[in-house]
Amino acid sequence: MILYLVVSLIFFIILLSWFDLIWDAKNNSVPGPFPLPLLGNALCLAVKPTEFLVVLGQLQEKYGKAVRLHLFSRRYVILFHPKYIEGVVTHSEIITKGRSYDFLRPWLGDGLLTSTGSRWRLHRKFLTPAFHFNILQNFLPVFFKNEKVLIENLRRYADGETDLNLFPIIALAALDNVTESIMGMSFNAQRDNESKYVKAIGELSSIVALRMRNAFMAEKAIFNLSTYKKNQDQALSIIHGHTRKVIETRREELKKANITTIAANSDIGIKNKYAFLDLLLLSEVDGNRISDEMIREEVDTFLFEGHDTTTSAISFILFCMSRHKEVQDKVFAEQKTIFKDNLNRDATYSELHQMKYLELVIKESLRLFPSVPLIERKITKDIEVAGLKFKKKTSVIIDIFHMQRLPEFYEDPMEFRPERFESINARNPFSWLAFSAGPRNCIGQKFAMIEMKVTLSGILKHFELLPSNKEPEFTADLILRTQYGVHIKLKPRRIL
Ligand code: HEM
Repeated sequence: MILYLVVSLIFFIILLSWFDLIWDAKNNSVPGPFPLPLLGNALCLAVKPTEFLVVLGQLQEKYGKAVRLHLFSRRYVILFHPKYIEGVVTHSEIITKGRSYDFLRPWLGDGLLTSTGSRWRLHRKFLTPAFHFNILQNFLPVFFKNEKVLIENLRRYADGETDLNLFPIIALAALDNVTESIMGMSFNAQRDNESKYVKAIGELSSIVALRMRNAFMAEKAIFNLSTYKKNQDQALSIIHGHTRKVIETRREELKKANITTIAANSDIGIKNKYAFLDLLLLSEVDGNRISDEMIREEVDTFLFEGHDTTTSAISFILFCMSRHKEVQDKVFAEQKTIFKDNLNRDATYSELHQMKYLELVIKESLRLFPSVPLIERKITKDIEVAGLKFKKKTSVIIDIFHMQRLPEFYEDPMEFRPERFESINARNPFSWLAFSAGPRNCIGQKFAMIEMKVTLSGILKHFELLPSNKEPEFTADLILRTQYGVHIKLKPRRIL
């Protein structure tokens, strides 16, 4: 009898929660699949990592440019069209990041990427000057130095035959670029990829990626019991330890040199390899110095956000050029015009700006292969945006990947055609969101553009890029990655 009552009670609770889900789905202004008891629509997304983006594309085809889903009892809305996305990314009250960013918190704490509210506003304001072009110019020698090491590393594979997976090689160069410009010190990842620090960064990135894709590992209780948690703790202690040491050492140096304010450090911005760090160490927020732990969170944030994104971008740009010889030839012709007789020298800052066709290639590649394919925001109060009603606690996913392939904005969207960016007038500005837009857009986009131009120009001047037969299979976490890498072949150019 008791067993019968317990089973009936459980059945009744499941039924009630199911009616709740159905009611929620029916009363939502956004269409979507019918929810199952307990699971909601979780089964829709329980697919192999390489099928995840494909499923999102199918949902868009079936339900339209805004789709509602329930993952268990959590409510999600996925947006595919600029008419909705513009309203969300530019809304001053939709600035809180969604649940997927929580997996970064053990590493990045409340850094600029993950924080919200007043902490985010204050830090965004005082970090913005760190990306002024005066400061960015400091980083040029760093980018050129690392580009040369990268060329040497690539030369080993440049026989015109070998299928080369770009991702791991570019990742080390991007890591060197960002550690040296943000921390003012180099870990020489390209030469010493066995270093504990470099390995720890790789380990943490892959654990975060795993938790974003695997619904079980996403649950804290399950993750904490797994060996991944132990590995994460070890990697965190190495990375945080390094960052703290860098901060401590620089603080001591400033103290010895009796530099206590930004004004006193007349060097800031000009030939100061610690420009970013000094800004954090010497700035005051509401009359107080920023704590070392907050500085640590920002340094780790810029390091994370500044290396995986550019790795993905540079790898796909090279991949696109390897498959479009006519585009590659045009980029190379532009390089020859800029460098005249001496292709061996480094570009000046103004010459990097003259690389206009390369810029179109970068934009077109980021359209088809955006480094950040999906963005997530959490709705913190009931709100109406662009005719859609979002209830509090809804997670809004902005699908940049599919939005940038809409035929409505891009004729023959699957074709790689950099020239389409020559005239931006015809396009809706919110139909290209590789760096996002609005208050939470990418603070590092100018930094990224310069770094990408230096690296791509260097590679193009030294090598001809040839296509590989290996097709990339996309997987997506915070970054667009592939299951088995992004492959091309290389051949040395005779001209140098
Ligand atoms: C091709 C390279 C890059 C791409 C495509 C890219 C793209 C993006 C996107 C789409 C966002 C918005 C994320 C969101 O709303 O959740 C973002 C934010 C951010 N990016 Fe980038 N990024 C790139 C390079 C960089 C670099 C080099 C840095 C730093 C050196 C950087 C630092 C950041 C930071 C700190 C944020 C958070 C900004 C905030 O919330 O206020 N990014 N990036």
